[in-house]
Amino acid sequence: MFARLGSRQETVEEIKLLKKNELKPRWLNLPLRDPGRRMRAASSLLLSPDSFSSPLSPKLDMSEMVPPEVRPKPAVPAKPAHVVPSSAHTPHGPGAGGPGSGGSTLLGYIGIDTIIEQMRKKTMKTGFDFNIMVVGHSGLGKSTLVNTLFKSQVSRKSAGWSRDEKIPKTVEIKSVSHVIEEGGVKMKLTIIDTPGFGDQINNNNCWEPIEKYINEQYEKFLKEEVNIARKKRIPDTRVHCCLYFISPTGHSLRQLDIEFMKHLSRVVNLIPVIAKSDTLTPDEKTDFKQRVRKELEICGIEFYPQKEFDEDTEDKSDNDKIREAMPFAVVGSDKEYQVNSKRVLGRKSPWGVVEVENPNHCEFSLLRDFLIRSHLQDLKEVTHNIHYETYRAKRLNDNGGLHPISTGVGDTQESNL
Ligand SMILES: Nc1nc2c(ncn2[C@@H]2O[C@H](COP(=O)(O)OP(=O)(O)OP(=O)(O)O)[C@@H](O)[C@H]2O)c(=O)[nH]1
Repeated sequence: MFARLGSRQETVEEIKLLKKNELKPRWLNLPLRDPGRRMRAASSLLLSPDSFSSPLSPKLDMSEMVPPEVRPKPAVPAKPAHVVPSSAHTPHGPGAGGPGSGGSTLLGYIGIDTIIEQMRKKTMKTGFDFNIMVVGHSGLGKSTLVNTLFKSQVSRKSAGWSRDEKIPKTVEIKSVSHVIEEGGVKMKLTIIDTPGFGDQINNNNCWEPIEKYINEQYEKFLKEEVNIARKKRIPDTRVHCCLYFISPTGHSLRQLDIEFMKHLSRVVNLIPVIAKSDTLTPDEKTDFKQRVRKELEICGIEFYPQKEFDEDTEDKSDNDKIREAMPFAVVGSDKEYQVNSKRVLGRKSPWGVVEVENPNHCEFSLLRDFLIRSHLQDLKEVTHNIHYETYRAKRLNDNGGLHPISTGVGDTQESNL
């Protein structure tokens, strides 16, 4: 029964058809007598409205995080609705009229287009979840970069830690959640900080705890989904994107990086970044980026945005540009400096201040725009429709139903504000 859903390729094909409107989304196939389930499935990308806390980061344009289809549009004069015949075959020819003729008929304005405004309002009210994981060698600036991304101490914020103190070393997988509100839109942001690896004498299979954590979140979601009495909105703790930090060696990727990324790219949206790029000269940076791209291709490591999920030629050409610019060479800092009478986030060097948000200095702003302003919704969709779907189908297939498996829940610590 589940063979049809089994392979990743089939899931991919289904998504393509869905995007071309040649296939109905699965939630549309759910019976109408179960409107609650339909609603939940359709809005599965929205977040649980509970556990909202203090607003942070007033600078980000969060209104851009509302999916484009639900953003407010300039008012256009309402056009009367057209009834489109369900079949092109009309026995009496166009405009024959009469009962049951099925021909096009002009009606008055019904108001179907208000669905956009209704969806916008709903998204504004409920907000959405976004979960980012950071992975990489110890001390590469993972915690610093996520703090820089959201212009706040979103990583490992604790009551006892002040801004001026050094960021403590991450020793266990730890998630920290915040609610950020901008332009009336609420986002529950969860940062999953992972311990830097590579310090141990034996680094064999060191990606396993991270892969396990990612799968645990799929398992949690699946269990909620199959419950008879389901929550109105299933809390979404699934990892929507994983930033993988590459050491700025200027040489080539380490074997450990290759193995790590190979494993992660199969279960999550992987976004490689070159860490601490202020330590490379512009030429070194360009060469290193090229080499990393080539190595990733040779090793068959697919990073996000994956070529196979491009919807159409426009999407492909936009994403090709992004893929050619990746991995973004970033610099992180939560210190501000005065540059040309402006306060800027940066890192002071003997040659001047490296400005984090200046595209001539590093690619931090490219990464931020890509993650938050252009691809946030897509990251969530690919997580739900591809990675989670692959996990779900495999899990149901393997077990002949949903019997408990050992996910090691409890090995990880979760802390919410
Ligand atoms: N030169 C340079 N230093 C950075 C950059 N980002 C962070 N650092 C410094 O690198 C050190 C480690 O930063 P963290 O953010 O704690 O690194 P981490 O990867 O989270 O470290 P672990 O918790 O050990 O995994 C700190 O002293 C930061 O100030 C950067 O872009 N360039």
